[in-house]
Parts: sequence; structure tokens; C-alpha cells
Amino acid sequence: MSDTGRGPLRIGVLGAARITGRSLIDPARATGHRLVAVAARDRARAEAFATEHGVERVADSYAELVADPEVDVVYNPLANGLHGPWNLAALAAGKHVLSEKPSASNAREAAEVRQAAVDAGTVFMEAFHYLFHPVTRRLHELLESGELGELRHVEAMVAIAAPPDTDPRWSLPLAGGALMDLGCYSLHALRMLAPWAGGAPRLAGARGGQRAGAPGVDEWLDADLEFPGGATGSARCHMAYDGLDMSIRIVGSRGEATAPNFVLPQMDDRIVIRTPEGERTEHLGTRSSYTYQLEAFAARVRDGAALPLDADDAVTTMALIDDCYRAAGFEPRPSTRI
Ligand SMILES: NC(=O)C1=CN([C@@H]2O[C@H](COP(=O)(O)OP(=O)(O)OC[C@H]3O[C@@H](n4cnc5c(N)ncnc54)[C@H](OP(=O)(O)O)[C@@H]3O)[C@@H](O)[C@H]2O)C=CC1
Ligand SMILES: O=C1CO[C@H](CO)[C@@H](O)[C@@H]1O
Repeated sequence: MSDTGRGPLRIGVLGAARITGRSLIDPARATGHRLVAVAARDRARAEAFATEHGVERVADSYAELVADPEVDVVYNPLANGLHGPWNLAALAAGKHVLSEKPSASNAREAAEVRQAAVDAGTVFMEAFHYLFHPVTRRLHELLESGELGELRHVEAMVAIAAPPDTDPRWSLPLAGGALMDLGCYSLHALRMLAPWAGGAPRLAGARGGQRAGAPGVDEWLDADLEFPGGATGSARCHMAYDGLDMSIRIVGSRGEATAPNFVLPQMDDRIVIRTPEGERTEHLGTRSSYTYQLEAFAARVRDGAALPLDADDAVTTMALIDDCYRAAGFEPRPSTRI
């Protein structure tokens, strides 16, 4: 098992993914961790990535990187279909794993990852970075304090303009689809309201639309949820939207709160709150959600600090994703062999 002691995390990066600069490299710099190695399918690209981002060395393959004794933490931002298989490989090698969302292609694979994490005794976390940002923490506080009253309804929407046709997000074999890429945030944000809703939500129904020319791949999906305490929820996503919408609206019995961008609050840190006392806007700060996330992950790895996300949580999210697919007339994503 990896042992990072009290020193900096020694992080290995799978792939030369576009997101990594923002989601890991900058936060690692900001919080004093080491970027030990990177591997990509094309070594020249890995070398260019290492030079650009100051990663210490290049491994010949993903397999070599996960076996590297100097790597304690593997960051997995590969295309979705490669999350599960490489999470399993990294856990089997005794590494801590920070996996991009979703953690696997389907619930069966997520359960395998959970077992591998138990067997490894290491930390596994799905990168729902939004949860660590003060915007989401404040939304929860508004429910906890009673300022909004009893939770009645919540709507989360995560929508982006269409990526190019060649993007893995449109590939069924690579576990693409709007729900996998975007709707996982909406569902997760609703799930995280369980403490103020009498328990976990259940799926009441879902509808979706298929991407033209990409059979089985959802371009958009809307899911209706019901909480045990009577509140209702709408978790929506769209991957060919007219612009960007990453908003959440929480309606309570005495007021409501809207965050225009709960997923990437560093782009818009507002929460607009309406109660009988009037309307006000709070700004919660534009420090990156990824930096908060890495701090929380590192505190777990180094000190055993509590973490709200683990492999069990990832299985629950993945099972809900599979259920949404079935309810909307799609198949859950297939597993990818490596
Ligand atoms: N947390 C956040 O806010 C965000 C998270 N993400 C998540 O991060 C992950 C990466 O997203 P993004 O940076 O846009 O992804 P990229 O399109 O850059 O792909 C990521 C990596 O997957 C591998 N890959 C890409 N296409 C293929 C293919 N056809 N076959 C096999 N491997 C392939 C490549 O590895 P190699 O370099 O080795 O060739 C690539 O670097 C996704 O899972 C996404 O859900 C994405 C954006 C934001
Ligand atoms: O996690 C994510 C957040 O936003 C991106 C858009 O910029 C998504 O595509 C992505 O996968």
C-alpha cells in the first residue's frame, strides 16, 4: 500500500488530457504536491505535456505508470470508458486514486472498483470537485440553518455546447453521453441533499434524446427524482446546448437559492437568495474547486481526514446513472477491456 507520510503527494498522471492543467497541475502547484510522472498513448505527447507542465518524468505506458514505486497517487482523467479499468489497475498496484467522473462505465464496474479499493486499503475518490467549493457548502448551510425552510424542490441543469463529433464524449464504446459527462453532476448534487430531504432520492422517471449519428448515445437527458420527505427533484443535462448552463435552484418552504454555476463556481461564484426578508446575492469566492478538492483528498491520504466521497458513493451514483439510462430507453454504458 502507498504511504505518503507527511510529505507532498507524489502524483502520477494517466494521459495527456486537456482538463489536467486546470484540474490537477495548477492545484498541485498551489498546494505543494509533486507531479512525478505522466504516461500517454503517444510518448511524444507525454513528453510535450511533461515539459509544458513541469512533470518530473515520462513513463512508457499507463501500465508502467501505475506500477511506478515512486507514485503514491494516480490521477485518472482518461476518456470515460477507461476510468474503470485503469482505476482497477491502479488500486491493484496499491495506489491511492483520484478518478475523473464518472468513476466507471456502469454500476457493475463501479462495484468492482469499490472491491478493489477495499482490497487495496487505499483512498479512492471520484472527482466531484464542486462539492468542496464554498458555493455548494453554503447551499447546504442555507438548508441546515433553516433559512430556506423545508426542502420542497431542486433543479440542477448541466449543459454545454456540442463538443466536436470526434470527442470521446460522443462514443458509446468509450462510455460517452450527456448523462455520463454532465448529468452525473446534476444527479450527484441532488443525492447530496439527502440529509435535508428525509433520505436518498428515488428515480421517478427519465426522458432523453439520442445524438444523431451516434446510436445509443444521449445528447440530453432529464431525470425526475422524489425524496422520502416529499421533495421533488429534476436532474437535467444537455451536451449540444445553446451556450452553457450549470445552475442549481433549491426551493424551500420559506425561500429559495440559485447558484448560476455550481459545477465551476470559479467562473461565477454567486448565490442569489430570496426569502420573505428580500433578495440578496452572496459571492463565495473564485478559488478553484479543483484546489479545494485536492486539499481534501490530500488530507484524507495523509491524515485520514473525513471525505464525503468514496467508492461506495461512486457505486450509488453509477447505479442511479444506469437506472436513468434504462428509464429513458437507453442501455447503460458497456465496459471497455484494456
Ligand atoms: N472535472 C472537470 O471539471 C472536468 C472533468 N472532465 C473529465 O475528465 C476526463 C477527460 O476530459 P478531457 O480532458 O476533455 O478529455 P480528452 O478528450 O483530452 O481525453 C482524455 C484522455 O483520454 C484518452 N483518449 C482520448 N480519446 C481517446 C480514444 N479515442 N481512445 C482512447 N483513449 C482516448 C487520451 O489519452 P492519451 O493522452 O494517453 O492519448 C486523452 O488524453 C473525462 O472523463 C471528463 O469527464 C473533463 C472536463 C472537465
Ligand atoms: O466535468 C466537466 C465539466 O465541464 C466540462 C465542460 O467544460 C464537461 O465537459 C466536463 O466533463
